[in-house]
Amino acid sequence: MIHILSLPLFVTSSICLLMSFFFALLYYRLTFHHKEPVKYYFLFALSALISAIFFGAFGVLVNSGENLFALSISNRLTIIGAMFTLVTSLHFYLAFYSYTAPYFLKWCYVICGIFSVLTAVPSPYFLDNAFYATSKYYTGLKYGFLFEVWGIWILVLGSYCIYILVRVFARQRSRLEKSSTVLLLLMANTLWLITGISDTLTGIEVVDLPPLTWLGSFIVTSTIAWILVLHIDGLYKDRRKLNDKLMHDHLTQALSRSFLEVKLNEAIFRIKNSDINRLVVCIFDVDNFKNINDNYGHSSGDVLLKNITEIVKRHLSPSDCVARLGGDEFVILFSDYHSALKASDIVEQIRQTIASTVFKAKAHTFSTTCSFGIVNILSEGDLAEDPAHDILSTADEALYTAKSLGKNTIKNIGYHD
Ligand SMILES: Nc1nc2c(ncn2[C@@H]2O[C@H](COP(=O)(O)OP(=O)(O)OP(=O)(O)O)[C@@H](O)[C@H]2O)c(=O)[nH]1
Repeated sequence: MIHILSLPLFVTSSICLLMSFFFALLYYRLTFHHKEPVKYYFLFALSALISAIFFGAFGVLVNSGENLFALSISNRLTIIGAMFTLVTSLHFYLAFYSYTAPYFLKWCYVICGIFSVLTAVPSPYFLDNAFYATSKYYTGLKYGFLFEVWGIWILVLGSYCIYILVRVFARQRSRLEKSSTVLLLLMANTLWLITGISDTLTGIEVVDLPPLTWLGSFIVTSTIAWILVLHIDGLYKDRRKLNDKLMHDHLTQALSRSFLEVKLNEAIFRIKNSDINRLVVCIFDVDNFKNINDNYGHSSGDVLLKNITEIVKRHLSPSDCVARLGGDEFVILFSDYHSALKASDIVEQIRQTIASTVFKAKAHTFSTTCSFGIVNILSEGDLAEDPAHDILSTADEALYTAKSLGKNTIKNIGYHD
């Protein structure tokens, strides 16, 4: 019959094992597929694996009763696990919070390695096999004087973790950054240290429970996991922001010139690869925009550009889009077959709406008009060698004609008119 107290330990161990697998996979994908090695994912995978062994060993310990062999093995594993959980956590904090790892960090691993060998081999100076009864459980080990040195070593390591976290906490506070996760880590590490000391001093006699450090280790491991999840969220948020910046013109929120090229090339690809061929591209430009800037100020000109974009968007269906080429020049793309059929009517409605709108900016009210050049692509045969560039320059020529015809007008041409 499995001891009820060991169940949370086995559950925690399984969760740690899963987390370790997940982060090892993430590290592998980032390093080998995206050439973007993120060291702390590897550290966390390692730390979670050690924690899984650590918690699993605790579970075995609780169930081992008077089986000296099981007690000895599980207790030795928990000691090794506890030690490496601390040193990998320390390494993680240094890497994640951008502190240069001190030279002695690699020696910490070496010292932990030496203590692990000492832990693995029964000896009267460090850990001997013996029935050493606590109030209820048996540790299966008898501690020698060198074990006290190990206790001091763990104390130093744990204190250094806390020192680094205090520095991170102070740095985040001074920059007015959110510091709740660091605070949680700080508490978990302090708890770990207190429970670790009490376990060491009392031979796990404080309560009739498995060693108390498992609780601290669990909080440390889960908080680190939580920080990494937040970190992944942050990376995606940054990427979305960057995409948004690349896709949209910051003033008008129309599509950017570069994203227009992507959309136009997609539309051209569809024309080449589908039986239903129709694409309408319209370039338009505000008439005498320079006068609006000169008469009402540059910021009024900005407001006008934003309002015109909104008017255009209101007339378009979701499959169409408007992009700003620069200055007061815009492009509308009708790439859906049905909206392309109605493109001329829609552009006429846009022209009329703009011409009849009274725009307001600051204390000024004014009217304006736009000129439009439309080009219709009806078949694959209309596409030149460099179709995107060719379509835009043909639409630009149509716009130029519309301007020369007296402005506030539309020049609609077939591709090879
Ligand atoms: N307010 C504002 N003005 C801009 C911006 N970018 C360019 N401009 C101005 O837009 C004006 C563009 O004028 P043009 O298109 O060359 O000429 P126009 O006065 O519109 O005359 P036509 O095009 O012939 O009707 C210039 O005065 C630029 O300084 C911007 O982001 N905001």
